Amino acid sequence: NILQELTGNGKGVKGDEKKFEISKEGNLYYLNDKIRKISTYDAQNQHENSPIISGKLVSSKTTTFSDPSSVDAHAYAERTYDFYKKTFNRDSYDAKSSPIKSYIHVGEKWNNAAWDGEKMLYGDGDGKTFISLAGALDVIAHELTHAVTQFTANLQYRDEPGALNESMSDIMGVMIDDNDWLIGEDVYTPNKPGDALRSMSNPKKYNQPDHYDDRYTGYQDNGGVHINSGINNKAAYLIAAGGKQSSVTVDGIGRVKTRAIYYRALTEYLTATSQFIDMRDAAIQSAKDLYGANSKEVKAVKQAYDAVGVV
Ligand SMILES: Cc1cccc(C(=O)O)c1OC(=O)C1CC1
Ligand SMILES: [Zn+2]
Repeated sequence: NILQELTGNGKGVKGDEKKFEISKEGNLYYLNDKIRKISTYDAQNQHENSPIISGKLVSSKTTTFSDPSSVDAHAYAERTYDFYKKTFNRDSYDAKSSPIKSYIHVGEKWNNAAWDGEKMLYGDGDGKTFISLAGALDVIAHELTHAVTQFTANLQYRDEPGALNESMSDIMGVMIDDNDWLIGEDVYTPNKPGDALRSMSNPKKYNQPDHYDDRYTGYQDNGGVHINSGINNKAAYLIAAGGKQSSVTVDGIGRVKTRAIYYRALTEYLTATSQFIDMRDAAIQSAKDLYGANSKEVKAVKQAYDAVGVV
């Protein structure tokens, strides 16, 4: 690449040392990765609903950056960009190498993270429910996947399409983190080790359904987008890891094939109003495209959606 690489370093939210791409302008260094077009801003506690969240590009007098939230937001955005490029040959969230902007210190003790349609927002947490939400790779991959979804299937953010939108973000979140089936565990309840915001292997542990017959049909949470995502999350877990549920046994096919199936379903078959049944069909068709009509991968997908009651 014609750009001269410049490496910055700093400690993340969990105190771990990280390295990342920065740029120098004048006598200051900035969290601006000109190779991947990733830049990280400090929202300086502006309210998350303020119409235009402005921010100050994070800078430092040296190549060492001292704000742990900025270090993780920047480094994990690079990790997520690289994952999509290497795994799916996707260049940024819109596949057109659009710039990725992250804002940290959004709101006051905001227990939230979001993709607001054009940028990523991270709260600092209140120190009890969450610590800085930029401190978890699966959170950042979750948020950036909302952007991928917006530029592909564009699943509506309510009811069943919304639960699928949420599930896609959880699936890619655990796939990039690649060593567990938990969501947000690194930044959730610092005083309660070992718990998580959600579990894909056991959604019920955190009050999500794992079967379609137990879906939430009320109006909270945009029609339960963070509740019913547990149903599709369990299906994805079963496809990858295998297992038994509602007297259906699934022979797992592994994480690599599973994420390939879901990425293809998201980018080739799902639409803004896809329901759970359409997710089943899209995953089956994607597995057929990738592995053949009578493959064990197709069988695993059918078994998994049978097991979660989407038939
Ligand atoms: C913490 C939080 C609250 C509300 C919405 C989201 C959201 O992005 O849907 C959210 O972030 C997550 O779910 C990330 C994965 C842990
Ligand atoms: Zn989400």
